[in-house]
Amino acid sequence: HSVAILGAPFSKGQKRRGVEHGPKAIRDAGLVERLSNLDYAVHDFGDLTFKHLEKDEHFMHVPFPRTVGRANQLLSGAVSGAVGAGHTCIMLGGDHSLAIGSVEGHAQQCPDLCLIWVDAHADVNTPLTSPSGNLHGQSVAFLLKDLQNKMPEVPGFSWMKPFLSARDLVYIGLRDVDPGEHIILKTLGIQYFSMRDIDRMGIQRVMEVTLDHLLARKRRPIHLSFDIDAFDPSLAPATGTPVNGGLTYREGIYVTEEIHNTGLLSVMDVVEVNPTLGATPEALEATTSLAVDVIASALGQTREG
Ligand SMILES: N[C@](CCCC[B-](O)(O)O)(CCN1CCC(O)CC1)C(=O)O
Ligand SMILES: [Mn+2]
Ligand SMILES: [Mn+2]
Ligand SMILES: [Mn+2]
Repeated sequence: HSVAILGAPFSKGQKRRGVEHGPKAIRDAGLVERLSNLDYAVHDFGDLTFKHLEKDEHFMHVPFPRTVGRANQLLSGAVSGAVGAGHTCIMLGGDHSLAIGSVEGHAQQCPDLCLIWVDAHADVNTPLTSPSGNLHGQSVAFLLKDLQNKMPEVPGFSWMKPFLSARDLVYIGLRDVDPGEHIILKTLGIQYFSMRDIDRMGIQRVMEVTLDHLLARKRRPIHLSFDIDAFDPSLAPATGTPVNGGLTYREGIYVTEEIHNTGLLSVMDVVEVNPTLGATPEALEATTSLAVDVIASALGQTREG
């Protein structure tokens, strides 16, 4: 088994500086050692180099569309290459706009992939519904075929077209969904498990229904896009859009254990770790070691030895 680590030091999908330092902070928390101890051949491809484009005017109220689009075009090629070479790929963000390129590149190799989005947020705003304009809150809208007629042509994204069906996506951890996103979730009939659903059903039942929904008809590669802000801010404080009432440590680990046990994990994104937002060194360390723990758990580290 081999794992490719891809660092994506990128922050232009949102406005807060610092999330571009996420990859280094997660590596510094011992990621490579932890994965090597799991008997993986670890190939650290290092960090991608993203060019900041000079002329990159807003599109509507969306900042840096061409820079974000170009970064994702680059990332798409890198993820496609890593998956094509037979690696399980770990993409370290960087903000969540990077999922556009990560999932697109994965789909180039695995067109039948399914997507599990673990996040406090749905990230499914279109430029027309987004309250902030920030592309890290719009990633899923760029992926969904079912939203094609609702998406304007955003400069910088002409290299790709939507490919994902709404039925091939499940959300876990939602607790801060914008009005326009709620309408999209309901209209498209997207399967989601909010924190309320987790309170009612328990994480074991949520994972049972999630994996049945995605895999019962046909087993296929899983893309896990994990936003660290899915966790309760008491566990992952160093992140840009914290929301109270998040996943416990045990819930997050259970999610990744169950995904590992399918044997189908192909690409995992871990995004939105912003080292500059940790109020203390301990807060930063808590956030980065949590990121390493969920990656290790997704790759087979068990609590039972
Ligand atoms: N939905 C938000 C947050 C996106 C977060 C992206 B991430 O990758 O971290 O999941 C806006 C959320 N909300 C808008 C109203 C405010 O009062 C609170 C934040 C948006 O800006 O689209
Ligand atoms: Mn997100
Ligand atoms: Mn989020
Ligand atoms: Mn964020």
